[in-house]
Amino acid sequence: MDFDKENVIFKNVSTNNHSNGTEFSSSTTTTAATTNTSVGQSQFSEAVSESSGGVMSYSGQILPSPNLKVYSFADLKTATNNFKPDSMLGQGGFGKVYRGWIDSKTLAPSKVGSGMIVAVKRLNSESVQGFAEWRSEVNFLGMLSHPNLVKLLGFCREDKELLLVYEFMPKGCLENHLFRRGEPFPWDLRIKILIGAARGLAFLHGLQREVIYRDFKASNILLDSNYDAKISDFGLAKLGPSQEKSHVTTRIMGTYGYAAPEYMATGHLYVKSDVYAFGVVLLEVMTGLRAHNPKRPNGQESLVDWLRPDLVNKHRVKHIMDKGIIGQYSSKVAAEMGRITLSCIEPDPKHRPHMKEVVDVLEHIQRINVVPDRSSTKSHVASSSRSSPLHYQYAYKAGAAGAERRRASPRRFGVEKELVA
Ligand SMILES: Nc1ncnc2c1ncn2[C@@H]1O[C@H](COP(=O)(O)OP(=O)(O)OP(=O)(O)O)[C@@H](O)[C@H]1O
Repeated sequence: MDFDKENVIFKNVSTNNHSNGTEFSSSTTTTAATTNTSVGQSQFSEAVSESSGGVMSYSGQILPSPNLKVYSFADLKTATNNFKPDSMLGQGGFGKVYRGWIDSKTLAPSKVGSGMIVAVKRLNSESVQGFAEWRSEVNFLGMLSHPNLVKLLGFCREDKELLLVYEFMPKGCLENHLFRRGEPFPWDLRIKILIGAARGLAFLHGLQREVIYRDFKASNILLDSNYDAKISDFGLAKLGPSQEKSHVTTRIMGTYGYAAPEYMATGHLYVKSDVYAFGVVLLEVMTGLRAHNPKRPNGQESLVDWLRPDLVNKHRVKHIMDKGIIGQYSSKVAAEMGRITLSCIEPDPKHRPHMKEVVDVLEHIQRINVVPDRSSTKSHVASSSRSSPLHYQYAYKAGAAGAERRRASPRRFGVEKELVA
């Protein structure tokens, strides 16, 4: 894929499923000026939009052409006040994210404090994976538009510098709210966020040529000022299998605790692998505990392995719920959450639901949550640890959800060896 400073050249996505990230074959190239890019309908968009079926589901769409601003490195230095450390919003596996400022009409960089705030991700350009992630992000987020996907506004590639400019999500990511110190994150916001994120995934899976997101986790669910969820980070996304195949085979990459067992074992990737990861996030949201925590005692490191047996029994589900939010959800809600979570983390991908069904179930759960008296929350919290089963005694006596709020984010992994189907 060739880019230069003034012009961006998009090449088309191939259907080769045997290399990492979004793949490209050389055919049509289209140039775009430094203002907004203007590219023709690529094979990528054709692949995901062939015939119109599913394209508009949940009010999303495949854009006829990417509408991304091309920035110079100097532009983004200006916008971020020279990447000042105190403007850093966060850091991921492949780079740092800074607060920046641009003109809201022209999207041109502006001085700090004027115009609108954006998030500028500066990728670690030394790593091959950094480039692959950047390219994948530009190609997927440049073409897809949905209320539950974060909006990519522009990008920069100059010498070794690779940057992405996104709409700013003022409430940060779900991970920070779920595992932060202090007040536990309220249940009604948790369920609202889950519904939004589920709609985003359902949109990707409902496209004519499915998109497998591959890295679904709490830190990739960003929140706007209204706590509406938007999925970010398409660095590992893949086009789903072509019609005659059930899966794509790829390198095993992702984040510990979220990756589906079939993917970890074989490298076979299905849309249902995303459903598994969604189930893991459901479990994190229910319990306030991280998907993977090597500091938990033996047998408890993996949240799914540890708590799956409790999801099977509706009477035990309530004991695994985050003790900080007792009184904010009904026991029926806890039982229903247990059921949908269990089905999402089914070992066999065929037995997992489609994301559209998950959306329906979560919307139902949101509707049926009637809680009589929230003022009783505190006394429940105080008494709950005494009534918990033995293996939770460690967790909740020590205030497990609270303790996990002080721990570091899950680690990403990537096995460089490519697996063969
Ligand atoms: N558009 C945005 N608006 C506001 N904050 C953002 C935005 N994008 C990212 N951030 C912040 O920057 C942090 C790092 O984001 P990034 O996508 O680089 O990594 P990550 O998802 O946390 O980790 P990983 O690289 O392992 O996927 C996020 O957790 C979030 O707090």
